[in-house]
Amino acid sequence: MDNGQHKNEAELNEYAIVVENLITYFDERRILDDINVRVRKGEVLVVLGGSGCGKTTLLRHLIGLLRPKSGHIYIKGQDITQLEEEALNEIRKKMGMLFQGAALFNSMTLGDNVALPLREHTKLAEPTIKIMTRIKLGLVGLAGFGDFKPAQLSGGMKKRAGLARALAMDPEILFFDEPSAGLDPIIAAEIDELILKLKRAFHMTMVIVTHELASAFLVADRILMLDAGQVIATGTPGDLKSNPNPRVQQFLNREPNAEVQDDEKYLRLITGKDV
Ligand SMILES: Nc1ncnc2c1ncn2[C@@H]1O[C@H](COP(=O)(O)OP(=O)(O)OP(=O)(O)O)[C@@H](O)[C@H]1O
Repeated sequence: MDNGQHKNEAELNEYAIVVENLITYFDERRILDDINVRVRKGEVLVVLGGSGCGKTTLLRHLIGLLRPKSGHIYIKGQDITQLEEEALNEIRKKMGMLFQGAALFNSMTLGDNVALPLREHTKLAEPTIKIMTRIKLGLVGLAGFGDFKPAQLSGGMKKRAGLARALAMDPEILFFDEPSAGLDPIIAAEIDELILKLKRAFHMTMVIVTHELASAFLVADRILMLDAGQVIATGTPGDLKSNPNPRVQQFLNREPNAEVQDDEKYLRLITGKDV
């Protein structure tokens, strides 16, 4: 390691992301509890886990939106937990992010939404930006929709437009927060196909947060499973299926928590009253 801020050359070449001993609190609650994970260049890592286990919080740390209480996050060898905002912004230019709600600007056309990062972060001439925008929209199957406003699109199309914008700067790492949330199964499968297409075509490093099992098993090279802020399993989809941890198997088999199966007990739990 070089002055505590960089990983050594060999690790830098192999891994796009290295997370070491990441601990985070919200108020008194420990939300991420000693997370360690390495994402190889070109690898698709899916972060899987139930509601509230800390998936989105982990993602927000990886893109530098949150700072941990302790631990390190090396992106391309640089510890982003130690960086000032300006240096962080430089690194973020190499990252694309597809947020849950696609986060498009409703007042702008799709073309302008996709062009936005190029206009903000590059000095490219407008005709070049127009061409690049068209290429990105074509890549996600939205060729010809550049003049549409987000309100004129279906949920799946909005997600794809958000993806086109995430791809605008040709990122080396792409982050997805629940890419299929709120979509019907057929449209969700189209998004999975798109992810696979990007993986094949560009060999891009991707981190995908989801609780959709089918999607996770389809797109992942490796899966990281979180439970109550801790990593309870990592491995290939095959490794996960044969993992003996009962919590892993409970999640994979979609078994409810035993205590919630008792309706009366559950009502007492949420109302605080006897029923
Ligand atoms: N800004 C915040 N302030 C306080 N607590 C928070 C904040 N953001 C998240 N939490 C809490 O941290 C825990 C982890 O939340 P997180 O959103 O990371 O979970 P998740 O696994 O992504 O869940 P979901 O699948 O429901 O989106 C939850 O208990 C949540 O209530």
